[in-house]
Amino acid sequence: MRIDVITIFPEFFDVLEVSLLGKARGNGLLDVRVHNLRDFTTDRHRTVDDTPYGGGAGMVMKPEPWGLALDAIAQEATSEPTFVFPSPAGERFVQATAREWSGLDHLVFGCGRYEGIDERVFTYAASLGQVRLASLGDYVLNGGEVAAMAMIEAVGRLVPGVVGNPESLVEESHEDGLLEYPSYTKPSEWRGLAVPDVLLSGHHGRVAEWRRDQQVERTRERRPDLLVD
Ligand SMILES: O=C(OCc1ccccc1)c1cn[nH]c1
Repeated sequence: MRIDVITIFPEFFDVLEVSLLGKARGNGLLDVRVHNLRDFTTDRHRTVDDTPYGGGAGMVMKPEPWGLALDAIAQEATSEPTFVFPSPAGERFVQATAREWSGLDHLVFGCGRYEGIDERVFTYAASLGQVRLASLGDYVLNGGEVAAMAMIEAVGRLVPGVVGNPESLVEESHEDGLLEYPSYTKPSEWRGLAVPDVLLSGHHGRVAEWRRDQQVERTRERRPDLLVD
């Protein structure tokens, strides 16, 4: 999978070199390229924002630099990209979204700042590929970089070969619509706290039943919204 990121803070994504995704980049599973939006400006001050038409506080990201950046990426794309713009006004990004996107050939993350990006950029991007405005949750960040990083990790780890043991991707929170069961490891007694006996019983059937019960109980307790059909 190829992933492009357009941002005014390219150094923010240096961390992708060291994380799990760094190895995937090394062995060619993920091809991540970060672009500085300011490299696509034409003025001396490398301006990326301006005042909003219609008035109001804050600044809006100018369309021109975005158009040049999207064109540069689309030109060297070998398959139709999916353009993802993290936004508080986007559709909810959930595990199913990550799974869907992990099968794509080319993702382009456009990181907005300020009050957002000129709306015409999304319209123009739709002439180059699929466009998704995606929200991590109902809160506002200063820019799309943190959200893009989270989405890149959630998607990248599902790309076949990126995570060593694919088994570990199956029993995860939200994969089966329920929260994950509690986990324990040695020692069996720690600071007066014991591991549930069933997990020490070696009785796999009972362990599976206990884990499922824990998933349902925790989901009902913490995320009843996940239980409605
Ligand atoms: O704040 C977010 O995106 C950054 C952003 C993008 C455009 C303008 C302002 C801020 C966000 C919140 N949930 N998911 C994403």
